[in-house]
Amino acid sequence: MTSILRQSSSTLARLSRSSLQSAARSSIRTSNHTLLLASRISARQARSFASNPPKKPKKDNNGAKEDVTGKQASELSGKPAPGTENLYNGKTPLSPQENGEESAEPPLAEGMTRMNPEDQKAIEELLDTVKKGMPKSQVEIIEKSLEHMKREGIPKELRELMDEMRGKPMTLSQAAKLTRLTSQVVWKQMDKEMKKEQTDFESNESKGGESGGPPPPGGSGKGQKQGAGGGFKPGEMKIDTSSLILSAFVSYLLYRMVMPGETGRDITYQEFRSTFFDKGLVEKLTVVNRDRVRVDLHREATQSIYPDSPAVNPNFHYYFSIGSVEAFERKLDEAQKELGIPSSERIPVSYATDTDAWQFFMNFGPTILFIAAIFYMGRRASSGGGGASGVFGMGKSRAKQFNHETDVKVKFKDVAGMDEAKMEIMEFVSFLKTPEQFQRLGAKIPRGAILSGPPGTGKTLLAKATAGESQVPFFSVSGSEFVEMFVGVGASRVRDLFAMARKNTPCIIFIDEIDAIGKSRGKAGSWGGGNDEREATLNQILTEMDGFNTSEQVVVLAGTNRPDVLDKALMRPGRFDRHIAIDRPTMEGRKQIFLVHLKKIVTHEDLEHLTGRLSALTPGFSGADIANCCNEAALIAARTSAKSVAMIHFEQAIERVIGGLEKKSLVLSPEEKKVVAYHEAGHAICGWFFKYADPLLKVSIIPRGQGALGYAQYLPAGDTYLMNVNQLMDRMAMTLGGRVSEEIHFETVTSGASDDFNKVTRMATAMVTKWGMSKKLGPLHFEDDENKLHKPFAEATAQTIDSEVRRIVDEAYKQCKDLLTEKKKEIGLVAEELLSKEVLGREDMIRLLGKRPFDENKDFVKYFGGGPGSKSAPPPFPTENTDSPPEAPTPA
Ligand SMILES: Nc1ncnc2c1ncn2[C@@H]1O[C@H](COP(=O)(O)OP(=O)(O)OP(=O)(O)O)[C@@H](O)[C@H]1O
Repeated sequence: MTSILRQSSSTLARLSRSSLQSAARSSIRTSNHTLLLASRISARQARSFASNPPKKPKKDNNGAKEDVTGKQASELSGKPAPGTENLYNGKTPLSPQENGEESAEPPLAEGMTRMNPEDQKAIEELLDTVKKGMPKSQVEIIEKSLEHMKREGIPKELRELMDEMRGKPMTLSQAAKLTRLTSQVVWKQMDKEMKKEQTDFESNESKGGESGGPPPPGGSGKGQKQGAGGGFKPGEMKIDTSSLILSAFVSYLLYRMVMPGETGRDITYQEFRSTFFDKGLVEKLTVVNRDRVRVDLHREATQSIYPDSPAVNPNFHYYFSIGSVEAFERKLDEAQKELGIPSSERIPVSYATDTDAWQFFMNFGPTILFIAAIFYMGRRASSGGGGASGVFGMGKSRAKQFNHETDVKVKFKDVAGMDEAKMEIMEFVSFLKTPEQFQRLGAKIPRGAILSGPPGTGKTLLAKATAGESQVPFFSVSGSEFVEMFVGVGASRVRDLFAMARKNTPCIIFIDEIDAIGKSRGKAGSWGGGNDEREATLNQILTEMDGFNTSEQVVVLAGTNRPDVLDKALMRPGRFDRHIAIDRPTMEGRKQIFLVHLKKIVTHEDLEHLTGRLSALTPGFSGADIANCCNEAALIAARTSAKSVAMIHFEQAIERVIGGLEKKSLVLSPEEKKVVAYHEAGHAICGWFFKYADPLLKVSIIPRGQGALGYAQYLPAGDTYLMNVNQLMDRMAMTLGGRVSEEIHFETVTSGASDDFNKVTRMATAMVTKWGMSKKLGPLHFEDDENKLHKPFAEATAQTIDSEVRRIVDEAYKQCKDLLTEKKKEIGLVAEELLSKEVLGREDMIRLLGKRPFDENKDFVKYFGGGPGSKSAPPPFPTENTDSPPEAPTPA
């Protein structure tokens, strides 16, 4: 082993490299850590050597004698190359036995040679450094292996090989031999340890049998023995990729550290002749691979002529290229003749085929590294879960798993205002909790349910609550996460997801936005061809759902905003058996949802009144909107350093959610402001004096959101599901109020009513084509499909539709104009007040116009007709963010 430390630096690097190769090869066969150890130890030796070169051993300190190579080196080198004095001393120690010393050590096996204390110290130092970055288990193995080497020595053959390699490039056959020898050491060591374990185990067993006592706690004698941790544990010796890469890295660093800058240099034939050949410095020439010639120089002579040349380094060679061997021989012959060298003293020429291991590594290294990197990344990506995985784990499911004990805390009580949906889904809970109850009566277990509804209505929340109630794991994934650029990835992810779910039964899978993959296959193909990837994914889901056997308690819930586009195959019984529609909450529902979210808010308002008023103000709000409002109110209150969140904060929050931020920075000219004020006053007067219009809550001329210069807010008469012709006509007339007011009060009109016209036209068109409210066209429904190029009615019908729409709008316009002409003075009052105050509330309107001459809605009176709450700033109509009244809802 001393010889390892004393070798030339390049040999050391090769040694560590070869050991690594050995470890790598063995890993494929044996998964054995100890093989890696050889690499680490040789690496450690080299590192210690490089950073702390061993002192030149005192002659005969250990009785060492020079070996042949050492002699040659010392003969040749009058003075060693600078910086290499300690590297090439060529000493090989003898074992103590050879030295004639008495040794207390056990005798070595045949063919082994012992490490001397100097070697051991160097290795221990090296190991101390390497151990710092290693897992404990590996450190243990390394220490044990070192102990083993101290005890048992290393094969003589290995040492001889190292000596042989000194100062020369390592050939492939040497690398192979080195691998074989290091492997042998490891195998022997393992074999011995295993035998020892076996013997210990047997003796333990027999002792246990004799004593007749109870077996020790923790299992068998073997287990106990292993647990005691005394032995070398072959089972632990698993080589892993990271260790391999670590070793490669260490070896590479070592190589960089100890390798001399150059081992060879290319020169031209002319340089060769003039610099070396003509001066008689050439000792030998070797034709390598028939195209290059390696020049061996007389080192001493070279040094005396060129003391600074790298050629004084015994490991250094010059090379020059040749066209053909014959031509080279001819040229050399001529050159020698020219110099008059007699044939007996001619320079010897030998021929070699060089497959230098390093050359080999240099050629194939990048490829090997690349493959190793892919392998490593592939393993990393696919680690941490079962199931199929593709390249870099692409085929793995992206589903998030929520642990029922820790993560899924949502219960049904947290989901407010959807009692019917909860009832439906409750059945899944009882199935997951007590499946026997269903199976006993021969009932088939429902596979899954589609939860459909507008965004933010609580579909995900309901699915989570189902998991929370039934206390089972919950896998949540979005449909779009299955979609990838590569065909087959989606299907693979579906397989992986279901495989994962089956391992965790009973459980719930929730696929959000299932329309991303579950779109009807026929429909998707009608424009621009089908989508193979999406279809493959969908097919895989269908197959997986079919594949459940009835006892598998995996429930699949899916959420979508577009149930109409889903493939029929998904909806058939046996797949998504249930279709649960979740609509926007009703007034009562909103109250409940407010109550849920107000739990976290600090407020001193009367909860009953607060929730009632807020829910009356928020028709059309989804659960998510309500949650957002509560949070927004708390933020507003915090911004004003309020102690608790008050009604006014909630109302401002609602206003902000609907209308967007107030744009105080947008400054209108006085003329524009006047137009806006009269426009808004027109709407306000219509809302006040038309019986079926919605009562006004607030009107403002502060610009808000996107492009709304004014803002009129109305409170609808509760949740409206049906609208009659009177209501529609009043609403249309009110919508036109802005423009009519402009016409009455100014010489010209502005572009501000564009959105109003859009709404009025759409309402009138719906009345004619969908709701059968035109006597001329009768009770017909004309499909309005934008994808169809042809209208589904005759040209004459189209003309009738146009004329009927025009008639209705004209009627609304007349109705509006009549009213506003009559109330011209009131418009002026409201507009001027608006110009001075910018915002008018309901109280201002009563003050200016008197009480509204119609009966008010019950809820309106309850929450806005007086009392403390009504004094605060009235909030906007939720579906409205411009200056015109809302559109009619589609009658059920
Ligand atoms: N019924 C409800 N009760 C209480 N909170 C609700 C309710 N509905 C919605 N929310 C609130 O809205 C948030 C969003 O809801 P969720 O994500 O379940 O909507 P979704 O219907 O799945 O929306 P999307 O269709 O956009 O996926 C919830 O986290 C919750 O705070």
